[in-house]
Amino acid sequence: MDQRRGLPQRKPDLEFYLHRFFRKKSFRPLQREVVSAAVEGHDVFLQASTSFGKSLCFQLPAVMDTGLTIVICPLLALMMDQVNSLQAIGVAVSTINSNTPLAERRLILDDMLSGHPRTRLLYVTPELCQTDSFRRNLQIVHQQEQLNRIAIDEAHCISEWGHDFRPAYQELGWLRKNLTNPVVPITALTATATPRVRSDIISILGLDTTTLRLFNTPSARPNIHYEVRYLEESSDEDGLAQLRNLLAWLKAIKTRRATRVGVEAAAKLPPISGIIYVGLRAMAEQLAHELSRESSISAVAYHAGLAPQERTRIQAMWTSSQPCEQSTDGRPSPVFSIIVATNAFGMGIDNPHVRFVVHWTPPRSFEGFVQESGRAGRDGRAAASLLYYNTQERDRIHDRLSRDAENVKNRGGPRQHVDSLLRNQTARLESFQKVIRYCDSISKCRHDMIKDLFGDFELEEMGSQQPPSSQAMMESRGGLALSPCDFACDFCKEGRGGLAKRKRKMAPDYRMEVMYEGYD
Ligand SMILES: Nc1ncnc2c1ncn2[C@@H]1O[C@H](COP(=O)(O)OP(=O)(O)OP(=O)(O)O)[C@@H](O)[C@H]1O
Repeated sequence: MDQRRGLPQRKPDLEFYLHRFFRKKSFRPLQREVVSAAVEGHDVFLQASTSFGKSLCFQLPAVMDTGLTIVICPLLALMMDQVNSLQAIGVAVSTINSNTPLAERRLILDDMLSGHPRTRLLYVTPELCQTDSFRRNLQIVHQQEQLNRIAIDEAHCISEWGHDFRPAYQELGWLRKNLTNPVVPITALTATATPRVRSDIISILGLDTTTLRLFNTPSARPNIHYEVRYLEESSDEDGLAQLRNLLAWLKAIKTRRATRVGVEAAAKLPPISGIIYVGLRAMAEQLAHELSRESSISAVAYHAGLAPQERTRIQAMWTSSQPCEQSTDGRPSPVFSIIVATNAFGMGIDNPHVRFVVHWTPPRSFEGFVQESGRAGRDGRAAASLLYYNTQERDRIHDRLSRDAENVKNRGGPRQHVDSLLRNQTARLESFQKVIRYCDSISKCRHDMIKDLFGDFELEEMGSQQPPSSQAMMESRGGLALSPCDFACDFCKEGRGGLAKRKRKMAPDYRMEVMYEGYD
C-alpha cells in the first residue's frame, strides 16, 4: 500500500463528487465502501449482480483526481454505452478501439503522453493491451506518475473456466508485473464468477491478496421472481402448448394491471417490456411473428443475422421510454413490447424497465442465464424470470456439449492449446449441468440455489464485504447470509409439493435423476 502514489491526506467527500459528476442523490448499498477502498489505493475485487452499478465504482474514483484510469472492456457496445454516458455528463473520456480513426487515435495518445492528461478515463480492448506500443505508452504514463488505476470490466473473461473466456484477458497479468514502483492499483469487476474463475482472476492479475478488498452482492437478485416451467414435450412437437402457456401468463399480467389501475388508465400506460431468449435465429423470427398476431403484443426479433443498423434501431426503439411505435392501422396500442432474441442481445443492455425475461429453451450456461435474466428489473422494481424446461431440449444440449468436449480431446495441435480448449469445453459442460440442477431442483429456494451454484457462500467465508441488507440476513447456516426471497420464487411460493406436481408432467426422466441423485 505504501508503495502506491498519491494517497489523499484528508478523507474526500465522496458524496460531493457523486452529486457533482453523476447527479446521483446517494450511493447504493456497498458502492460507497467499494469507492473508498479504490480511493485509498487498494486492489479491489467486486462481484456484484447485474445492474448493481459497478461502473460507478471505478468511474467515480477516476474523476476525483488528476491522472488517468485505464478501463479494459471486452465489447465495443459496452464500451460505447459507458463512453457516451460519461460524455453526456461532461467527463473527459476517450476510447481506442477498432473503430477509432487514426487521427483521433493520435490525438488521444498525445494527450495520454502529455504528462498532464486531460482524459480521466480511457476505454480500451484487452487486445490493445497486448501490443508492445500500447504497453510502452502505459509505462511512460506510469513514469510520469499519471496512471492512477486500471479497471478490468467483465473480469471473468480472464478464466478458461469462465463462460466468456477471451485469451487476450490472460495477458493482462503483464500489468502487475511491469507497472511497479509504485504498483498501479487494479479494480476487477464481474457479475458472474464461480470460485474457480475468481481464483483465476486474482492469481492471473497478480492482485495483492494481503491488502485486496473483496466485495460482493448476492448473485441472485431479490426483486426477481424466479420460476421454472416444466414442459411435456411429447405432446408439443410444434411448440403450440408452450405458446399457449406463455400467452396465458401474459394475459394474467395484463388483467392484473387493468384491475390495479383501471382499464382506461391501463390503456394509457407505456407497454410492458420483456425479453424472450431463444436458441436459434429462425426461432426468434418465428416466435416474434407468432406473438405479433396478438393485438396486445408488439414483438420483434433480434439476432446476429440482422444488419448492424437494424439492430441499433431495434435496440434504441425498445430502450426508449415509449418503446412501441404507435400503431397506424387502428389496432389498439400494445400492452407488451417484446424482443425475441438470441444471446446476441445481452451485455450492455441497460433498459431499466424490463419487467420479464423468458428463456424459451434451457440456456446453455448458468452464468449466461444469470446475466440474461438479470436484464429484468434493473429499476429495482418487481420483475420475473421464467425458464421453460423440457427433457428433450435438455438432452440435446447436453449431448452436444459432451460431444464437443470429446472432439477437443481428440484434436491434434500444441499440447498447451489443446489443454486450454479442453478446460474451456469442460467448463461449458459443467456450466450447463448447473442449469440442469437449477431446473431439476424442486426442494430449494431458487435464490439460494443461484447463490450456491455461484459459490457466494464461499466468498462470504473469504471475508468479502456485502451490502448491509444481506448482512442483516445472517442466520443459521454457520452465520452465512440466506437469501431474502420472500416468496419471490416458485419453490417458496408453491412449495415442494406444488413443484413436484408440475414436474411430474414432464417425460419420465431416469437418466438425469441418476446423474444428479442426492444433489438437493
Ligand atoms: N448510486 C446510484 N444511484 C442511482 N443510479 C445508479 C447509481 N449507481 C448506478 N446507477 C445506475 O444503475 C444503472 C446500472 O449501472 P451499471 O451499468 O454500472 O450496472 P452494472 O453493475 O455494470 O450492471 P451489468 O453487469 O448488468 O452491466 C445505470 O443506469 C447507472 O446509472
